[in-house]
Amino acid sequence: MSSDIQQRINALTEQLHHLNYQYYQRDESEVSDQEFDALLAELARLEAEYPQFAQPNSPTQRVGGTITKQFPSAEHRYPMLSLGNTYSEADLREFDERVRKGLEGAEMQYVCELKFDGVAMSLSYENGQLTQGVTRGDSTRGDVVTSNVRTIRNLPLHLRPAGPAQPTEFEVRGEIFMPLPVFEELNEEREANGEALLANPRNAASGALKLQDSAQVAARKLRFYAYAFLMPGRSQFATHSASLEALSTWGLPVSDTWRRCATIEQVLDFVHEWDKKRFGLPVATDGIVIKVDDFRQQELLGYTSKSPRWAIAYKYPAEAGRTRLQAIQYQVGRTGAVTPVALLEPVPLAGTVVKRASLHNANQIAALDLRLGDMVFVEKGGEIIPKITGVDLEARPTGSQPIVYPTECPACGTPLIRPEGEAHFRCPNDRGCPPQRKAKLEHFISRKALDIDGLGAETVGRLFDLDFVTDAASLYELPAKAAELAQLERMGEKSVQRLVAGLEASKQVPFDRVLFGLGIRYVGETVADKLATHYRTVEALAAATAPELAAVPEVGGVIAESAAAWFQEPANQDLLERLRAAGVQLALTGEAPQPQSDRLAGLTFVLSGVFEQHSRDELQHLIEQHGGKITGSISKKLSYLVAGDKMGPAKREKATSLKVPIIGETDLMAMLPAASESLAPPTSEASAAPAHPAPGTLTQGSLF
Ligand SMILES: NC(=O)c1ccc[n+]([C@@H]2O[C@H](COP(=O)([O-])OP(=O)(O)OC[C@H]3O[C@@H](n4cnc5c(N)ncnc54)[C@H](O)[C@@H]3O)[C@@H](O)[C@H]2O)c1
Ligand SMILES: [Zn+2]
Repeated sequence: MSSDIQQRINALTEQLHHLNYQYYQRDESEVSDQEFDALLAELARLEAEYPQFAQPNSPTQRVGGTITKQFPSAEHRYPMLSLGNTYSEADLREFDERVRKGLEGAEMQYVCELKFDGVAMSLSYENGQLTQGVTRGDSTRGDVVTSNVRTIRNLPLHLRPAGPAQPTEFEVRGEIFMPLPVFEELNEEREANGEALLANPRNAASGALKLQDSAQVAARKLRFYAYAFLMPGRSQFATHSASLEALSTWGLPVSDTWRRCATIEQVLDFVHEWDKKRFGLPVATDGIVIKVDDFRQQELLGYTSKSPRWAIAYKYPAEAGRTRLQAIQYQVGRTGAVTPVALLEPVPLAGTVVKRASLHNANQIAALDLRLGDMVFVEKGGEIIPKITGVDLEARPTGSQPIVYPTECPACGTPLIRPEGEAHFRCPNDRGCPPQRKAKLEHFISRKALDIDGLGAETVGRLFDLDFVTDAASLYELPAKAAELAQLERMGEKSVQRLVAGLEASKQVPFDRVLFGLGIRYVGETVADKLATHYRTVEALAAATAPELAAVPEVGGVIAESAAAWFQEPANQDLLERLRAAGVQLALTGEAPQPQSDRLAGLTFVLSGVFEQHSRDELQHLIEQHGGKITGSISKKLSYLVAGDKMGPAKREKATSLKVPIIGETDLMAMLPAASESLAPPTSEASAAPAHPAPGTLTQGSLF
């Protein structure tokens, strides 16, 4: 008996450590939050009953996150704890009783706030200036991500000197999140690029904050809501609510959804009120946070090792429904990935009517043992796309057969393949498969690519179906068919004129957007921009080998392989020729930056680790400005490995064994002509950069 319990405790401990690691380090949720919390609650119960088996580092005793190796870390002045949580109203009443007992019946108030589902952030302000942003980390130390935080548009870098006096130094805590429309757009883009979708906005925000290049972080359009104020010594405010009001006056974004509540009944009213209303907010929420308002009363109640005793989170359970699976549709995307989509009898769920659910891939269909006509359970929680969580076996129609995943492309009949390590089946017929070709055209004309005025996704699809266009280059033959086009229903002369003008104008669209529009797998907007800036012409780009491409910042090995393979294809070379003949931009115009010297001519460099005085982009730029070359991998021919902080040991070993000299940032700078040390690379916008970066601030990329 007792050894069974010990085993269960050990198994739970191990599983929870693993889930924590996936969640905090890799931004992946293998189970729903509700399942996670149930496991954690079970472990806490067992440990309370059998303390002799509890492990000292148990997930019940510690805040889940850790610091990463990618950023400098800093100690929190006040530990950043977690929140006790519950899914039940009965627990909220118990919390209220505990609080009132702890305060010996003294008069008290609560503040109810929405629980925003993002990443907790501690911000330091000194003399009204933002000086530092640190993640929660392991609750005592977190990652310093100040330059990433500075990209958050609704976060003031300087406070307004209005309202109550500001202490010289104070800390603001709040949640960094990705607004829902941004999240949806990002996922659409990922889908179009054939990349894995992000499960929820929390993971997306957390992942964005861990990026090394602030310019990329800025593109993720993160936002911030403040929910706590801390200052050294006794707070200048008597209550939490007074501090929230002050933060607002100083210009910090505080969501105006919070409310003071005098009784637990009022708290429950708030909980019920927001149960559905929260789906109308542009930010993901997963519950309500209830806090004792008075700071002295908070102090009296104190803390456990993991969370304050004066606050609790009520989490809304994921909304679940039961409905019938009517059919499965297999969609073929731009890159040939086949995605099964469940078509459901419409069912109301979490504020919307759900008719479709994602099924991810063949594995999931098999794991669920889905059959057509099954009654299935659908859930819509933190995940935006509803998912099927199980089958009601009791209600299974007799004689139903397991779903057989197609072995051939539903659109073109080509046998599907499943590349090793990938979850999706793909149709390899990328040039013949109609939905793939159509999606490529849609991508080419889309807003971020050629943005052709007078031509939308629907029209281009129709023109494709009617054989007016076959690929991107054929669009430019449309003016010659103007008369025929004008005969089409819903077209007319005016629309044709506009389309012709739009095509003409698209010939001025710069090369980087054309490159993005080509729809090379993994070459998204940012990568296209980096490649175009680096190589300037399509010839130079097409001539680059995969390892050379991989050395361009932001371009990893997978992207490089994919791009190099694309340019090798004769059919793609032909497409480029036809685009060129049509007059589309296949090179950047304007002056290329002139080299400053040839001091490093003939030398090759690998940059690795984090550098102190310059970002990696800046160092790369300097090397190239002086005639040197950057490559991606360490070989015998490499001239220098430039090592920064936290370079992996494998790189060091390899360089040593191949006798490649390892130098530091200062050695590299010493190799350059003296004046260049003050050279400002074009990427760092001197005007937007903080005048006095705080110590520990990363100097990376551009800030805007
Ligand atoms: N699915 C998984 O595999 C998995 C794994 C680990 C953790 N989790 C989830 O994460 C939770 C644990 O994470 P946690 O410790 O960050 O706790 P939490 O996210 O449940 O609550 C604490 C956090 O709430 C946030 N918050 C949002 N609005 C707030 C407000 N108005 N006031 C105060 N805080 C506010 C803060 O970021 C704070 O750090 C678990 O309960 C579980 O649901 C899931
Ligand atoms: Zn196909």
